[in-house]
Amino acid sequence: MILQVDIGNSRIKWRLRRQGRTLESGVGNHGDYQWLQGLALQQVWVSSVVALESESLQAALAAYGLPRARFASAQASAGGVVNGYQVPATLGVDRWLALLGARQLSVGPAVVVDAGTALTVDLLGADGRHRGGYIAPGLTLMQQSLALKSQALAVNFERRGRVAPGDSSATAIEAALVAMGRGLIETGRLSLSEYCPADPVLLLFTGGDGDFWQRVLAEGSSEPELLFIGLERYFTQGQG
Ligand SMILES: Nc1ncnc2c1ncn2[C@@H]1O[C@H](COP(=O)(O)OP(=O)(O)O)[C@@H](O)[C@H]1O
Ligand SMILES: CC(C)(COP(=O)(O)O)[C@@H](O)C(=O)NCCC(=O)O
Ligand SMILES: [K+]
Repeated sequence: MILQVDIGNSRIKWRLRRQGRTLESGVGNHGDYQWLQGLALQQVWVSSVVALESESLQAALAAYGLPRARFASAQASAGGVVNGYQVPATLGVDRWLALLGARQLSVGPAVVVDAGTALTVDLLGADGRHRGGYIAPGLTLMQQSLALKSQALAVNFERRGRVAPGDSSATAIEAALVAMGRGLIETGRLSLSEYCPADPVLLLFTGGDGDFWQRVLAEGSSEPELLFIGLERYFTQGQG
């Protein structure tokens, strides 16, 4: 059995795989590894963007007598994808794996939206070249930043995805955040289409708010497992 783990800045996602099938999956908090207890594992494959949490996972695996984790990292090129960063290793591994996953799903141009703690938008050309990307605060982080400096703005909103001008603090904030996120994703699509004007661009959404942004854009596809598809590719192509 292979354990695949995605350590993000907010949460830890995992799934257990055997012969290309998912047997179990879960979501947990940083520092909580009780769910490891009793698992029978051959390998542990990890994407982590939180160095301290990588160490905690490694320690928990050792404590439960489980195999050591192997950590993916961003490569200059692999799986038909060429990393567009000046220093490829500095691209977040989660973004790299999502790009590998996207290439598995489609060979056309794609905009990969990973809506987690941060909202990242990465451009992938039909030739497999990563044409760079964008990093913005995610939905929750944007909301928190307003609440941090103004008590009047510490209001929850419903996340209905509306952009019509608000008639209350909650709807005004939601409309603005939706407009900003939508604008960023559309800017990404526009930049990418300059490389391939004739091809339709596929929007792929993943991360905790992936469904939300897919509904806002009302096109493309929500792929909650995109990072794991890339992680599996990473460790089965002999580059791990
Ligand atoms: N049950 C949940 N707990 C926490 N965040 C959630 C939950 N459901 C949706 N979200 C949204 O998902 C975002 C985190 O997405 P996630 O992909 O888990 O982040 P990361 O990969 O950075 O850990 C949060 O900012 C929040 O808006
Ligand atoms: C941009 C990120 C913080 C996103 O993390 P997440 O929201 O998924 O927790 C992560 O991909 C990261 O730490 N990247 C390294 C810097 C970069 O990609 O340029
Ligand atoms: K992200």
